[in-house]
Amino acid sequence: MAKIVVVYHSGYGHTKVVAEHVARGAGAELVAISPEGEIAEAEWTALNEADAIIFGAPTYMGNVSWQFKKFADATSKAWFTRQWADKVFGGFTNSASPNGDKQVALITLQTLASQHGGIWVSLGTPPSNTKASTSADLNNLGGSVGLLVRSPADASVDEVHKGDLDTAVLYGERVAGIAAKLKG
Ligand SMILES: Cc1cc2nc3c(=O)[nH]c(=O)nc-3n(C[C@H](O)[C@H](O)[C@H](O)COP(=O)(O)O)c2cc1C
Repeated sequence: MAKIVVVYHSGYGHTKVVAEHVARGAGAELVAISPEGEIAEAEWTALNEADAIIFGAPTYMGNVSWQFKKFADATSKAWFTRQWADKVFGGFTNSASPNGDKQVALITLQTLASQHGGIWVSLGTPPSNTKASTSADLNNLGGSVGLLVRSPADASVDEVHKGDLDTAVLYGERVAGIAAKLKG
């Protein structure tokens, strides 16, 4: 079985709920980036040993939170030795607006994976984009590069959209399935 780690930042808990759903689908260990943008030494070891890493961050001001970016910069230590090359990567972001510039944050995550020489996994779930579609439907935000999630500005952490959370579980399963295939 592939070893998978979901490493994420969440300022107010909404992205944490998403991370938990992705991790459930992937059978992954969860690593939370602290409010200071740090993770523990043992968590760096878990990332170094992982077959697949899934990045998660809220979209703040049109990109990943500064805590996630601090973590991303700290991964340069692994970059110098190509320690994460050929690992499988995925990513997700969550924000208040249907668009909200989530795609910019997602591309930041994809670029980070690419800097490391990783193999990026797309979302793989077709969009629900008919007149009848609602936030309870799979991939109702129409992402393709990775997982997009919407938490309206007045939503509690228990109100993250069902369709997005169901999509999160499927995305975790997809990353795990691909990582397992590549591991052989
Ligand atoms: C500093 C800050 C900047 C934000 N910028 C955006 C943004 O650019 N686009 C958007 O749609 N939502 C934005 N939001 C809303 C958050 O993305 C949204 O509340 C999200 O659910 C927060 O996730 P968290 O609870 O894991 O921190 C912003 C929130 C904060 C606190």
